[in-house]
Amino acid sequence: MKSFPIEICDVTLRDGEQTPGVSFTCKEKQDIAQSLSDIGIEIIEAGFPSVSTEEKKTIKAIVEMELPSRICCLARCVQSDIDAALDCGVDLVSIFFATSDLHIRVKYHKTREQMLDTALSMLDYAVDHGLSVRFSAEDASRTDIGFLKQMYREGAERGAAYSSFADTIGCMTPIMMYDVVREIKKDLKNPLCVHCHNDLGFASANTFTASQAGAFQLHTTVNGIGERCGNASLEEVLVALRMHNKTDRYDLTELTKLSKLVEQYSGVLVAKTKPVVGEHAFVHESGIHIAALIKDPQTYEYYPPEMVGAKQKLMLGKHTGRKGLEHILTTLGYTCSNEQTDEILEKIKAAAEAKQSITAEYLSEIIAETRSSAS
Ligand SMILES: CC(=O)SCCNC(=O)CCNC(=O)[C@H](O)C(C)(C)COP(=O)(O)OP(=O)(O)OC[C@H]1O[C@@H](n2cnc3c(N)ncnc32)[C@H](O)[C@@H]1OP(=O)(O)O
Ligand SMILES: O=C(O)CCC(=O)C(=O)O
Repeated sequence: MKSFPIEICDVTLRDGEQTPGVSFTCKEKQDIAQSLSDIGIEIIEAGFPSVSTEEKKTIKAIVEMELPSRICCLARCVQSDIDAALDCGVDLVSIFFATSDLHIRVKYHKTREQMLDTALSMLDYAVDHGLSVRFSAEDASRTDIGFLKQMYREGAERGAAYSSFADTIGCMTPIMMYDVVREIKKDLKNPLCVHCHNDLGFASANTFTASQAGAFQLHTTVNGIGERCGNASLEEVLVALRMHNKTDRYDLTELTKLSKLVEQYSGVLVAKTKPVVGEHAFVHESGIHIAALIKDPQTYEYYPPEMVGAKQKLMLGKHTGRKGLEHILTTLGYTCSNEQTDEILEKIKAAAEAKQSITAEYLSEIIAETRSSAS
């Protein structure tokens, strides 16, 4: 298995905050930044300074934390945006412009060349003022590849530290992503970044696939929050990198805690079935699964829950089998005869079919009732 060099730029505090209705306080952004840094994330995109005076102050406050992670912010091709980035003291600025003909026509009312000229002059301005620049193509996935390559080539010649490819509307599939990254990489002179949205549910897959095709900087958000259907999820991308790219420098044991923190601060609830951090990621009810899991967890868990700071949980319900029930009864300290166990199992299934959840209290009631009817 070949390992690909990568770094993570987590954009929870910028694109993640663009989730409709979400606004982090300065303290919340600092807590999230601290946690991202503790995990070992190389770059934290702290915000977009032009959004408001408070946003700018918050970005400065994050810079002042002097975390080991580098701090990045977003800027349009507008001098006041670059000045704001300079004022914040960030390590990296993402100067972006939409490169697709559709966006150029609808939003800017300019030609490709005029827009590229403006972007390059802002790049010059930022570089001349000592900023490290990510030269970013918004809506890159719907952009003419020749124009995209021209933008990246001229950007690199003028000192851009990175070129960035955004699948802004999340329209790509993993194979499309692989092909386009390979094509761009043929003559790219600086490292490539990818920024994937999740409108088809492929954001994490596209991000991981882009890394296999040679992209270096991968953009993520905690819990995959972000515009519309969100961005590539930090947890999913890091676990995929650990399992399939031997990337072992991140402290994944912090992921569950960070996920809960972002869920609380953003108010965006994590789906129970969400990979890695969803409430059900390591919960098992099915009899056949539990019977095997108690012998060897690898039978139905791809990686150990402890790897991401979580724990395995066994549940009782309609799909419970005898071995699972016996195991749970023993763990809880109950001793039941074979007949009692059969009867308890029947009662559990019937209750679950009537949509009763089988809590510890309910189980103890069933056990007491079964024992008393037998005596
Ligand atoms: C793909 C992305 O995620 S890009 C980031 C998107 N994020 C956001 O928009 C969230 C933060 N945005 C905001 O707070 C506000 O939109 C601000 C402060 C940036 C701008 O506010 P306003 O000045 O009121 O402009 P408004 O939002 O109405 O329109 C956006 C303007 O930016 C222009 N613009 C958009 N992208 C760029 C760019 N990359 N370079 C230069 N100008 C741009 C638009 O053409 C439009 O200009 P116009 O007013 O001449 O039509
Ligand atoms: O590439 C960037 O820095 C920002 C682009 C972005 O947020 C997007 O296109 O969705």
